[in-house]
Amino acid sequence: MKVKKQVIIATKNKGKAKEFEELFSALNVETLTLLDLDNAPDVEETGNTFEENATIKAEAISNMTGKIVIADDSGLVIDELDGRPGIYSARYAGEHKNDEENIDKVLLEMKDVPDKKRTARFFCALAVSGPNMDTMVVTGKCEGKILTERKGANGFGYDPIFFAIDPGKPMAELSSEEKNKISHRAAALNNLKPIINELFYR
Ligand SMILES: O=P(O)(O)OP(=O)(O)OP(=O)(O)OC[C@H]1O[C@@H](n2cnc3c(O)ncnc32)[C@H](O)[C@@H]1O
Ligand SMILES: [Mg+2]
Repeated sequence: MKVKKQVIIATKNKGKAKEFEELFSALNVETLTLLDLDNAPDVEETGNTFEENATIKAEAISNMTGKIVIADDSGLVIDELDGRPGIYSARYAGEHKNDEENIDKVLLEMKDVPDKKRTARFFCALAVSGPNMDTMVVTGKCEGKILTERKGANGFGYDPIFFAIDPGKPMAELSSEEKNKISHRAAALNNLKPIINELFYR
């Protein structure tokens, strides 16, 4: 019997977990996340960049499990807000991490900003860490604009207020298949593909 390859994703975010499951199933790899483990720690994100935070999360969980682990640190970068919410995307409206409150805060801050100044991008850093390797980081992004109100019911996080330039639609109106073609997460994972197979034979 062929054993399916498995990888641990160091996330507690259900939206990310679902996307990784979909993205990796196309590569015939099964994903486990911290939501599947009983007492996974909350790793503090003390870095100053997405890359640093992804590294911190991947190394913490890899050290704990002794396995190869991938961590995702991502967020929304808005030009008019000097890059905010950026690495603070999850806790923009407070440490309790509420997507709806985060969106409300962004909409309020962007209230009087004209269309051509509403440019933004989703950014994703993926770090891979394992027992016999140096941690490796790849990144991906997805360009867009901040909508003036919520649109669509798909996706998670800030998707309802993000208009994706490619394919020219609100992110939350894309099916998961469509989002997985153009997202920052898919772009980053694509940069990991050259080494994915190699990872399983370390
Ligand atoms: O750290 P983990 O456990 O992975 O989960 P998290 O939700 O705290 O994840 P981050 O620290 O990376 O913060 C990411 C933030 O950016 C948002 N975000 C990331 N990717 C997104 C996407 O594809 N669509 C919408 N929002 C996204 C997400 O909702 C969070 O608020
Ligand atoms: Mg986090």
